[in-house]
Amino acid sequence: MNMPAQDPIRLAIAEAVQQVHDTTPMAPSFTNFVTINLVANAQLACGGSAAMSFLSNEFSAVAALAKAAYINVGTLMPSYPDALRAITADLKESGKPWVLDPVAAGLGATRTNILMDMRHNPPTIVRGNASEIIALASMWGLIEGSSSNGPEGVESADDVQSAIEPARLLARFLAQHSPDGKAAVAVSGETDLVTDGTRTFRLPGGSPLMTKITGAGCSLGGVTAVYLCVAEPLIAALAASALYNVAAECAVRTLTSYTKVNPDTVALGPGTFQPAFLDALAAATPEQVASATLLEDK
Ligand SMILES: Nc1ncnc2c1ncn2[C@@H]1O[C@H](COP(=O)(O)OP(=O)(O)O)[C@@H](O)[C@H]1O
Ligand SMILES: Cc1ncsc1CCOP(=O)(O)O
Ligand SMILES: [Mg+2]
Repeated sequence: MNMPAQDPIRLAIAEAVQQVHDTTPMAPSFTNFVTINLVANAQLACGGSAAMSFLSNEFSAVAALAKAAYINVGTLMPSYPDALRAITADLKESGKPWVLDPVAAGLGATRTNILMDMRHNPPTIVRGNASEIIALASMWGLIEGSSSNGPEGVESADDVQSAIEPARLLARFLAQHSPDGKAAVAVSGETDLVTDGTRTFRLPGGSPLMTKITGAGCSLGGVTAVYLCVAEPLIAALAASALYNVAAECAVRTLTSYTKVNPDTVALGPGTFQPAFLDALAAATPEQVASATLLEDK
Protein backbone atom coordinates (compact mmCIF):
# COMPACT_ATOMS: atom_id res chain seq x y z
CA MET A 1 0.00 0.00 0.00
CA ASN A 2 1.24 3.48 -0.88
CA MET A 3 2.41 5.22 2.31
CA PRO A 4 0.08 7.93 3.67
CA ALA A 5 0.83 11.57 2.82
CA GLN A 6 1.61 12.50 6.42
CA ASP A 7 3.86 9.53 7.17
CA PRO A 8 7.02 10.70 9.00
CA ILE A 9 9.16 9.14 6.25
CA ARG A 10 7.50 11.34 3.61
CA LEU A 11 7.85 14.42 5.81
CA ALA A 12 11.56 13.65 6.29
CA ILE A 13 12.04 13.26 2.52
CA ALA A 14 10.40 16.65 1.89
CA GLU A 15 12.56 18.19 4.62
CA ALA A 16 15.76 16.76 3.07
CA VAL A 17 14.88 18.07 -0.41
CA GLN A 18 14.05 21.50 1.04
CA GLN A 19 17.28 21.60 3.07
CA VAL A 20 19.36 20.83 -0.01
CA HIS A 21 17.60 23.67 -1.87
CA ASP A 22 18.27 25.99 1.06
CA THR A 23 21.90 25.12 1.84
CA THR A 24 23.50 23.91 -1.47
CA PRO A 25 25.62 21.18 0.17
CA MET A 26 28.72 20.00 -1.66
CA ALA A 27 29.41 16.26 -1.86
CA PRO A 28 32.81 15.57 -3.46
CA SER A 29 33.07 12.67 -5.90
CA PHE A 30 35.74 10.19 -6.93
CA THR A 31 33.84 8.80 -9.89
CA ASN A 32 34.28 7.22 -13.31
CA PHE A 33 35.24 9.32 -16.32
CA VAL A 34 32.40 8.01 -18.53
CA THR A 35 29.63 9.71 -16.57
CA ILE A 36 31.44 12.29 -14.44
CA ASN A 37 29.73 15.21 -16.19
CA LEU A 38 26.22 13.87 -15.61
CA VAL A 39 27.06 13.18 -11.95
CA ALA A 40 28.15 16.81 -11.43
CA ASN A 41 25.20 18.20 -13.38
CA ALA A 42 22.69 16.08 -11.47
CA GLN A 43 24.21 17.18 -8.15
CA LEU A 44 23.86 20.81 -9.22
CA ALA A 45 20.35 20.29 -10.61
CA CYS A 46 19.04 18.79 -7.35
CA GLY A 47 20.31 21.87 -5.52
CA GLY A 48 23.67 20.65 -4.27
CA SER A 49 27.16 21.33 -5.51
CA ALA A 50 29.92 19.18 -7.01
CA ALA A 51 33.70 18.73 -6.79
CA MET A 52 35.40 15.92 -8.70
CA SER A 53 38.86 14.61 -7.79
CA PHE A 54 41.15 11.60 -8.38
CA LEU A 55 44.05 12.46 -6.04
CA SER A 56 43.81 11.13 -2.50
CA ASN A 57 45.23 14.23 -0.79
CA GLU A 58 43.02 16.55 -2.83
CA PHE A 59 39.91 14.42 -2.30
CA SER A 60 40.49 14.21 1.45
CA ALA A 61 41.03 17.98 1.64
CA VAL A 62 37.71 18.65 -0.12
CA ALA A 63 35.92 15.93 1.86
CA ALA A 64 37.08 17.62 5.08
CA LEU A 65 34.95 20.61 4.02
CA ALA A 66 31.92 18.47 3.13
CA LYS A 67 29.27 16.64 5.15
CA ALA A 68 29.33 13.54 2.90
CA ALA A 69 31.20 12.14 -0.11
CA TYR A 70 30.75 9.83 -3.11
CA ILE A 71 32.97 7.07 -4.51
CA ASN A 72 32.24 5.20 -7.75
CA VAL A 73 34.55 2.48 -9.14
CA GLY A 74 33.21 2.43 -12.72
CA THR A 75 36.51 3.08 -14.50
CA LEU A 76 39.83 2.21 -12.87
CA MET A 77 43.41 3.46 -13.29
CA PRO A 78 46.63 1.99 -11.83
CA SER A 79 46.82 4.70 -9.16
CA TYR A 80 43.27 4.10 -7.86
CA PRO A 81 43.82 1.18 -5.43
CA ASP A 82 46.32 3.21 -3.35
CA ALA A 83 44.30 6.42 -3.68
CA LEU A 84 41.05 4.76 -2.60
CA ARG A 85 42.74 2.98 0.30
CA ALA A 86 44.01 6.33 1.60
CA ILE A 87 40.71 8.14 0.95
CA THR A 88 38.51 5.55 2.67
CA ALA A 89 40.89 5.44 5.66
CA ASP A 90 40.63 9.25 5.93
CA LEU A 91 36.82 9.11 5.66
CA LYS A 92 36.71 6.52 8.43
CA GLU A 93 39.03 8.50 10.69
CA SER A 94 36.98 11.66 10.28
CA GLY A 95 33.70 9.73 10.71
CA LYS A 96 32.43 11.18 7.42
CA PRO A 97 29.50 9.36 5.83
CA TRP A 98 29.90 8.38 2.19
CA VAL A 99 28.10 6.63 -0.66
CA LEU A 100 29.63 3.80 -2.70
CA ASP A 101 28.50 2.82 -6.20
CA PRO A 102 30.23 -0.56 -6.71
CA VAL A 103 29.90 -0.36 -10.51
CA ALA A 104 30.57 -3.74 -12.17
CA ALA A 105 31.38 -5.39 -8.82
CA GLY A 106 32.94 -8.79 -9.46
CA LEU A 107 34.58 -7.77 -12.74
CA GLY A 108 38.39 -8.05 -12.71
CA ALA A 109 40.98 -8.49 -9.98
CA THR A 110 41.73 -4.77 -9.50
CA ARG A 111 38.09 -3.86 -8.86
CA THR A 112 37.71 -6.86 -6.55
CA ASN A 113 40.81 -5.86 -4.56
CA ILE A 114 39.54 -2.28 -4.20
CA LEU A 115 36.09 -3.42 -3.06
CA MET A 116 37.56 -6.01 -0.68
CA ASP A 117 39.69 -3.25 0.91
CA MET A 118 36.51 -1.21 1.46
CA ARG A 119 35.16 -3.93 3.74
CA HIS A 120 37.60 -2.56 6.36
CA ASN A 121 36.57 1.08 5.85
CA PRO A 122 33.00 0.66 4.64
CA PRO A 123 30.61 3.31 3.26
CA THR A 124 27.39 4.49 4.90
CA ILE A 125 25.26 3.84 1.83
CA VAL A 126 25.79 1.40 -1.02
CA ARG A 127 23.83 2.22 -4.17
CA GLY A 128 23.96 -0.16 -7.09
CA ASN A 129 21.99 -2.30 -9.45
CA ALA A 130 20.91 -5.79 -8.36
CA SER A 131 23.95 -7.64 -9.72
CA GLU A 132 26.33 -5.21 -8.02
CA ILE A 133 24.59 -5.51 -4.64
CA ILE A 134 24.59 -9.31 -4.81
CA ALA A 135 28.25 -9.36 -5.90
CA LEU A 136 29.36 -7.03 -3.10
CA ALA A 137 27.43 -8.93 -0.42
CA SER A 138 28.96 -12.16 -1.66
CA MET A 139 32.50 -10.70 -1.86
CA TRP A 140 32.22 -9.46 1.72
CA GLY A 141 31.11 -12.90 2.91
CA LEU A 142 27.60 -11.74 3.91
CA ILE A 143 25.84 -14.31 1.74
CA GLU A 144 26.96 -17.79 0.86
CA GLY A 145 28.27 -18.09 -2.69
CA SER A 146 26.56 -15.87 -5.21
CA SER A 147 23.12 -16.30 -6.71
CA SER A 148 23.94 -13.57 -9.24
CA ASN A 149 23.81 -14.02 -13.00
CA GLY A 150 26.40 -11.25 -13.33
CA PRO A 151 28.51 -9.35 -13.60
CA GLU A 152 27.54 -8.34 -17.10
CA GLY A 153 29.68 -5.23 -17.44
CA VAL A 154 27.98 -2.23 -15.85
CA GLU A 155 24.41 -3.44 -16.51
CA SER A 156 22.45 -5.65 -14.14
CA ALA A 157 21.97 -9.29 -15.04
CA ASP A 158 19.61 -9.81 -12.06
CA ASP A 159 16.25 -8.44 -11.02
CA VAL A 160 15.81 -6.25 -7.95
CA GLN A 161 13.78 -8.95 -6.18
CA SER A 162 16.77 -11.31 -6.11
CA ALA A 163 18.88 -8.67 -4.31
CA ILE A 164 16.52 -8.14 -1.33
CA GLU A 165 18.25 -10.41 1.17
CA PRO A 166 21.79 -9.42 0.08
CA ALA A 167 20.72 -5.75 0.37
CA ARG A 168 19.34 -6.24 3.89
CA LEU A 169 22.46 -8.12 5.06
CA LEU A 170 24.70 -5.51 3.49
CA ALA A 171 22.76 -2.69 5.19
CA ARG A 172 23.10 -4.41 8.58
CA PHE A 173 26.85 -4.85 8.04
CA LEU A 174 27.21 -1.16 7.12
CA ALA A 175 25.15 -0.11 10.15
CA GLN A 176 27.40 -2.13 12.48
CA HIS A 177 30.39 -0.18 11.18
CA SER A 178 28.74 3.23 10.99
CA PRO A 179 29.61 5.71 13.79
CA ASP A 180 25.92 6.34 14.58
CA GLY A 181 24.72 2.82 13.73
CA LYS A 182 22.78 4.07 10.68
CA ALA A 183 23.24 2.92 7.09
CA ALA A 184 21.26 2.06 3.96
CA VAL A 185 21.43 0.11 0.73
CA ALA A 186 19.62 1.18 -2.45
CA VAL A 187 19.06 -1.26 -5.31
CA SER A 188 17.96 0.38 -8.55
CA GLY A 189 15.86 -1.06 -11.36
CA GLU A 190 12.33 -0.87 -12.72
CA THR A 191 11.19 -0.75 -9.08
CA ASP A 192 13.89 0.55 -6.76
CA LEU A 193 14.42 -0.99 -3.33
CA VAL A 194 15.82 0.86 -0.31
CA THR A 195 16.56 -0.74 3.05
CA ASP A 196 18.32 0.15 6.29
CA GLY A 197 18.49 -3.54 7.19
CA THR A 198 15.30 -3.39 9.26
CA ARG A 199 12.74 -1.58 7.12
CA THR A 200 12.48 -2.15 3.37
CA PHE A 201 10.81 0.18 0.86
CA ARG A 202 9.96 -0.10 -2.83
CA LEU A 203 9.76 2.78 -5.25
CA PRO A 204 8.17 1.94 -8.60
CA GLY A 205 8.01 4.53 -11.37
CA GLY A 206 10.49 6.48 -13.46
CA SER A 207 11.01 5.62 -17.11
CA PRO A 208 12.67 2.83 -19.10
CA LEU A 209 14.50 5.66 -20.92
CA MET A 210 16.70 5.85 -17.80
CA THR A 211 18.36 2.66 -19.04
CA LYS A 212 19.15 4.32 -22.38
CA ILE A 213 21.34 7.07 -20.96
CA THR A 214 24.70 6.25 -19.40
CA GLY A 215 25.15 7.47 -15.87
CA ALA A 216 21.59 7.25 -14.57
CA GLY A 217 22.81 5.02 -11.74
CA CYS A 218 26.11 6.87 -11.21
CA SER A 219 24.39 10.24 -10.97
CA LEU A 220 21.77 8.76 -8.62
CA GLY A 221 24.70 7.86 -6.34
CA GLY A 222 26.04 11.42 -6.53
CA VAL A 223 22.64 12.88 -5.70
CA THR A 224 22.28 10.40 -2.82
CA ALA A 225 25.56 11.78 -1.41
CA VAL A 226 24.16 15.32 -1.66
CA TYR A 227 21.11 14.26 0.39
CA LEU A 228 23.39 12.43 2.83
CA CYS A 229 24.87 15.86 3.66
CA VAL A 230 21.54 16.84 5.23
CA ALA A 231 19.74 13.61 6.16
CA GLU A 232 20.22 10.20 7.71
CA PRO A 233 21.14 7.38 5.28
CA LEU A 234 17.67 5.84 4.88
CA ILE A 235 16.06 9.20 4.12
CA ALA A 236 18.91 10.25 1.79
CA ALA A 237 18.57 7.05 -0.24
CA LEU A 238 14.76 7.29 -0.38
CA ALA A 239 14.80 10.98 -1.32
CA ALA A 240 17.25 10.44 -4.19
CA SER A 241 15.35 7.46 -5.56
CA ALA A 242 12.00 9.27 -5.27
CA LEU A 243 13.43 12.38 -6.96
CA TYR A 244 14.73 10.27 -9.87
CA ASN A 245 11.37 8.59 -10.41
CA VAL A 246 9.44 11.86 -10.26
CA ALA A 247 11.93 13.66 -12.55
CA ALA A 248 12.04 10.86 -15.14
CA GLU A 249 8.23 10.84 -15.35
CA CYS A 250 8.14 14.63 -15.63
CA ALA A 251 10.75 14.59 -18.43
CA VAL A 252 8.70 12.04 -20.39
CA ARG A 253 5.53 14.16 -19.97
CA THR A 254 7.34 17.28 -21.15
CA LEU A 255 8.85 15.61 -24.21
CA THR A 256 5.57 13.91 -25.06
CA SER A 257 3.80 17.27 -25.10
CA TYR A 258 6.55 18.72 -27.35
CA THR A 259 6.26 15.83 -29.80
CA LYS A 260 2.51 16.47 -30.07
CA VAL A 261 3.13 20.10 -31.03
CA ASN A 262 6.10 19.34 -33.26
CA PRO A 263 6.02 15.68 -34.30
CA ASP A 264 8.49 16.12 -37.18
CA THR A 265 11.29 17.78 -35.23
CA VAL A 266 11.11 16.46 -31.66
CA ALA A 267 11.81 12.82 -30.77
CA LEU A 268 11.20 11.11 -27.45
CA GLY A 269 14.59 9.40 -27.25
CA PRO A 270 17.74 9.26 -25.08
CA GLY A 271 19.31 12.39 -26.59
CA THR A 272 16.44 14.71 -25.73
CA PHE A 273 15.59 12.80 -22.58
CA GLN A 274 18.84 13.52 -20.73
CA PRO A 275 18.58 17.35 -20.73
CA ALA A 276 14.84 17.15 -20.05
CA PHE A 277 15.63 14.90 -17.09
CA LEU A 278 18.17 17.40 -15.71
CA ASP A 279 15.58 20.18 -16.05
CA ALA A 280 13.06 18.03 -14.21
CA LEU A 281 15.57 17.28 -11.41
CA ALA A 282 15.94 21.02 -10.90
CA ALA A 283 12.20 21.74 -11.10
CA ALA A 284 10.95 19.05 -8.70
CA THR A 285 9.56 20.51 -5.48
CA PRO A 286 9.97 18.90 -2.03
CA GLU A 287 6.24 18.12 -2.05
CA GLN A 288 6.44 16.40 -5.45
CA VAL A 289 9.42 14.28 -4.39
CA ALA A 290 7.77 13.35 -1.11
CA SER A 291 4.61 12.32 -3.01
CA ALA A 292 6.37 9.68 -5.12
CA THR A 293 4.94 6.19 -4.87
CA LEU A 294 6.50 4.58 -1.79
CA LEU A 295 5.60 1.12 -0.56
CA GLU A 296 6.87 -0.55 2.60
CA ASP A 297 7.41 -4.32 2.83
CA LYS A 298 5.70 -5.68 5.93
N1 LIG B 1 13.00 -0.25 -16.36
C1 LIG B 1 13.07 0.89 -15.67
N2 LIG B 1 11.98 1.66 -15.52
C2 LIG B 1 12.02 2.79 -14.81
N3 LIG B 1 13.14 3.28 -14.21
C3 LIG B 1 14.27 2.55 -14.31
C4 LIG B 1 14.30 1.32 -15.03
N4 LIG B 1 15.55 0.82 -14.94
C5 LIG B 1 16.27 1.69 -14.21
N5 LIG B 1 15.50 2.73 -13.83
C6 LIG B 1 15.93 3.89 -13.03
O1 LIG B 1 17.18 4.33 -13.54
C7 LIG B 1 18.02 4.78 -12.49
C8 LIG B 1 19.33 4.03 -12.55
O2 LIG B 1 19.09 2.69 -12.27
P1 LIG B 1 19.84 1.49 -12.99
O3 LIG B 1 19.72 1.59 -14.46
O4 LIG B 1 19.38 0.25 -12.34
O5 LIG B 1 21.33 1.78 -12.50
P2 LIG B 1 22.67 1.39 -13.18
O6 LIG B 1 22.79 2.41 -14.29
O7 LIG B 1 23.69 1.58 -12.13
O8 LIG B 1 22.55 -0.01 -13.67
C9 LIG B 1 17.22 4.58 -11.21
O9 LIG B 1 16.62 5.82 -10.89
C10 LIG B 1 16.16 3.56 -11.59
O10 LIG B 1 14.96 3.74 -10.86
C1 LIG C 1 29.58 2.58 -19.40
C2 LIG C 1 30.50 2.58 -18.25
N1 LIG C 1 31.68 1.91 -18.30
C3 LIG C 1 32.39 2.03 -17.17
S1 LIG C 1 31.65 2.99 -16.04
C4 LIG C 1 30.31 3.25 -17.04
C5 LIG C 1 29.16 4.07 -16.65
C6 LIG C 1 28.10 3.28 -15.96
O1 LIG C 1 27.05 4.15 -15.60
P1 LIG C 1 25.68 3.65 -14.98
O2 LIG C 1 25.99 2.49 -14.09
O3 LIG C 1 25.15 4.80 -14.24
O4 LIG C 1 24.80 3.27 -16.14
MG1 LIG D 1 25.65 1.63 -12.41
